[in-house]
Amino acid sequence: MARVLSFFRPKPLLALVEKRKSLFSKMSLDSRAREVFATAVRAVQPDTVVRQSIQRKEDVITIDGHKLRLKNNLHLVGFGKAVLGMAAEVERILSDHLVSGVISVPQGIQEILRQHGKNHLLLKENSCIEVIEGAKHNLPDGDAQKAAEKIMLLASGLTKEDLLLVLISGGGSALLPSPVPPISLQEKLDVTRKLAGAGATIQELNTVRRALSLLKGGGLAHFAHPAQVVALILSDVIGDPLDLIASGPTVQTEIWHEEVLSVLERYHLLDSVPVSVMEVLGKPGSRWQNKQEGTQEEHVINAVIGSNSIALKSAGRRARELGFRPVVLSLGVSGDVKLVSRLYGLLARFACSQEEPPPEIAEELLRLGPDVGVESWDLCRTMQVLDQGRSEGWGATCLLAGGEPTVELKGKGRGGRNQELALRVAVELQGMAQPPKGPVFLSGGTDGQDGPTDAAGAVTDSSLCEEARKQELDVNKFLDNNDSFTFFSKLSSGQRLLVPGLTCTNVMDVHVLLIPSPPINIATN
Ligand SMILES: Nc1ncnc2c1ncn2[C@@H]1O[C@H](COP(=O)(O)OP(=O)(O)OP(=O)(O)O)[C@@H](O)[C@H]1O
Ligand SMILES: O=C(O)[C@H](O)CO
Repeated sequence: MARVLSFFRPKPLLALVEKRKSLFSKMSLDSRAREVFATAVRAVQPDTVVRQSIQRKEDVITIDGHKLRLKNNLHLVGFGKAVLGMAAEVERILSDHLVSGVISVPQGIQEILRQHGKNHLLLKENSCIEVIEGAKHNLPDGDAQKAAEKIMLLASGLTKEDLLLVLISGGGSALLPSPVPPISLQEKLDVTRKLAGAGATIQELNTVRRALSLLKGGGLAHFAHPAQVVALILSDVIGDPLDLIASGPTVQTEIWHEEVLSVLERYHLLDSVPVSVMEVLGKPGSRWQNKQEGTQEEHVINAVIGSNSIALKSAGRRARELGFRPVVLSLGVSGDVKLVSRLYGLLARFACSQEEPPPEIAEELLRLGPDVGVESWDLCRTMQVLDQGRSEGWGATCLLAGGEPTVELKGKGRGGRNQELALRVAVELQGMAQPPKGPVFLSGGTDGQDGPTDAAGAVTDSSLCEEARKQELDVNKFLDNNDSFTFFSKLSSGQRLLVPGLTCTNVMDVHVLLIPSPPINIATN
C-alpha cells in the first residue's frame, strides 16, 4: 500500500515525510516527551486562547457563537495567574472600544514577565486597564482585597448599554477576596488555609469560599447587572466546572449552607471557625438584598477558552508528528500519587508485554480506576489501543492524561506532586526494557511550577533506579521524605528535571507515557 501511495505522492512531499521520520527517530524518547509537554503548554498560552476566542468584524465581535456589537462601551475586569496576558491580548484586539478596566494579578508578575522578555503579555504603557498586584504565595491579602473592591465598584456602575468582559484563570480565588461582612479577610484566610492544610479538594475549598464571599458564586455577575457580562475562562479544575473555577464569580449559584457546614465538619473545623463565619452561614436566603430582575442566563455568557482538554488535543497532534499514535486516557486523573503511579506502571507493563498481558494487569487496572479518577470505559478504550499497538506491532503509542493527583505530606523534603509522581512511576517501571525500547514517563505542571520548587516536574524511565543506585541515591528514602526535588536535583546533575520556566498559563498537570514500537515478532512457524 505504501508503495502504491508513494507512486501518487509527489516525490518532494514523500522525501519530506521520510526526512521528518528520520529526524525524529534520532530524537530520544526523553526529548520527544518534553516536546509533547511543551506543545501542550503552548496551546493554552493566555494570548493564544484569547485570540482564538474573539472573532472581530468591524464593531461586531463573536465569542462562543454569540455576536455582540461594540460601541465604546467595553469594560474589563479580571483575576488569576494568567489574566495579565489575557488582558494584553484583549487590548490588542479591542482597545478602540475599551473604556475602563481593573485586573488583579499575582505579586511581581509584571517584573517577572519583563525579565523573561515576555513583553507581549504586558499591557501598553498608556493602558486604561488598572493592574493591581497581590496575593503573594497565592494567599489573599490587602492588595488583592483592594483590587476586589475596585472590581466590585466598576461592575456596580455599569448600565444595560455596557459590556463587561471578565477574564478568569487559575489562582483567581485568592486574587478576588471579598468576605461577606462581618467576616474579616484574616478570618476568611484562616478558614481556607485550615481547609487546604487538612487536604480539602479544590472543589470543597471553593464551595466554602463562594459562600463566604460577596463576589464569588455569581456575585460579580449580580453587581454587574444589567450590563452584558462575558466571562473568558482558562480552566484549571478537573472537568471545567464553571461554578468552581476561581469559585465561579460569574455563575449564579444557590448557596446551600448545609453543604458548606458539612465540608467544615468533614475536616473537623466546625468548632474552630470564627463566630462571624457561623453568623453568615446561619443567615437564610440570598446573600443579596434585592433579587435582580431577569435571570442569570439573560445577561451572562461563560466561555471556557482554555483547558487541559485543549492542551492535550494539541499535544496529541504533536505526538503523531513525532511518530506516536496518541491516546488520551482521561482529563481527570486524581487521587493519591502512589495509586496514580501504580496506574501508569501497570499501563506500561500492559502495553510493553511481549506476549498476551496476564489478565491480572487489566483486573488491577479496573479496580484502581475509581480511586484515580479514571472511568472504566476510558481504561478499556485505552487498553484496547495499547493492545493493538502491541499485538499488531504497528507502532509506538503516546498515552496522554491530565489532572491533579494529591500527595499526603509526611516528610519535610522539597518537591511537588509531578516530581513525586514521576519518581514513583520510575519505581513501578523497574525491570522493564530500557529506552529506546522501554517506556518513558513525564509529569509536568502546566503553570511551570510544581510545589514550592522551580521545576514543573520530571521525566523518568525504567533505568532511573539503577542510575540512582550507581550514584548512591536511595530513591525510597527521598520518597519517604517527600523530597523528590532534592533527588532529581542530585541525580545526574538534574538532567531529568522538567524546568520550562514561567509558562504564564495554568490548566493543571499533563502526564505523558511514551510506549516505543514493540519489537516485530518474526513468525517462526
Ligand atoms: N515536598 C512535596 N512533595 C510532594 N508534593 C508536594 C510537596 N510540597 C507540596 N506538595 C504538593 O504540591 C501542591 C501545591 O502545588 P502547587 O504549589 O503547584 O499549587 P497548585 O496546586 O498547582 O495550585 P495552583 O493551581 O494555584 O498552581 C500541594 O497540594 C501539595 O500536595
Ligand atoms: O483560584 C482558584 O480557585 C483555583 O485556581 C481553581 O480555579
